[in-house]
Amino acid sequence: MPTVRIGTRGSKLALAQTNNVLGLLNKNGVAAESEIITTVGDAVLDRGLHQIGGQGVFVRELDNAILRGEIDAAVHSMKDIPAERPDGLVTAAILPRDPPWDFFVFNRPVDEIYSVGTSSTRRRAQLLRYYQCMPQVRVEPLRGNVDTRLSKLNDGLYDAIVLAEAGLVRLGYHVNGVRLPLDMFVPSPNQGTVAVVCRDTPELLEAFAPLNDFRTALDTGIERAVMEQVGGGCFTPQGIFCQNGHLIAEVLSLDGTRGERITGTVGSIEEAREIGVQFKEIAADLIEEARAFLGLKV
Ligand SMILES: NCc1[nH]cc(CCC(=O)O)c1CC(=O)O
Repeated sequence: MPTVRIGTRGSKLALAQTNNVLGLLNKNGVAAESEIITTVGDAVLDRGLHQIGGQGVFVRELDNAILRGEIDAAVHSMKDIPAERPDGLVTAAILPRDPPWDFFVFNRPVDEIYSVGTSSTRRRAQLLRYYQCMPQVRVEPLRGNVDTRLSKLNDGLYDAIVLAEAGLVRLGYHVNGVRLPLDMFVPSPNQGTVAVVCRDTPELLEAFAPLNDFRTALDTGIERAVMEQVGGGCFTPQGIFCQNGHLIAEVLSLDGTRGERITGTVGSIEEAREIGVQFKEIAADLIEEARAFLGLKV
């Protein structure tokens, strides 16, 4: 097979993820190289993600480059991959999950934390709901890649920030902070997981197949199936997390004062869909409220 061309965003995190995949392919004797593609999500940092097309902005341009044949495959943080996928592309491998936790990074004593930076509506609502032990805390918008966010913290623009531990681990960063408990800070669907997408050809599928981790693929597939039924989207404060079949799904109001959750053991994608349908009923008002407030169409 000719050298596999793998597209990647140019952020350090994207490059670390892609280099890891290149290394794994190399170990299996598959020749592969990477090519950097800049996406709208990387270029526009002064607006919330929900204003520039949602999390999907990071993925769409790489999808198009694959479909145009400029590259064969792309490596993504799986949580950035939107529910709607174009025809002709497949998920060729889901890597073993890295730490799924949100990480609370801070530079000062806990009782001196007044501002916490995050642009995620989920993390904001969870902080407001579960950090009532810190009533002085204001949640302030903060976008950008992991380095941008850490340097704004270090510059004193925030007293603390929240980011995915997986990003820190993949970059080899050791920062002062704590893991936020999974049952309160229920992660985004697929957080902590890297996926490879490619054009649907037998050669490419065969090259990537050994990289797939079946347990992670089922857990993340369950999260995605619940997410697709619930609807929501990145404007909704929602967490969906499944570990070895144990599922927690939660939707909060934007201000964290109200919430609904469902927990259970799930053995199949079909079962996940059924739970998603049930939970959609329960969470419908909260989702509608978030949608109306942020002024978005479905
Ligand atoms: N929202 C951007 C994004 N997409 C994936 C990760 C982290 C890595 C992962 O979850 O796989 C991040 C950064 C963050 O949430 O702090």
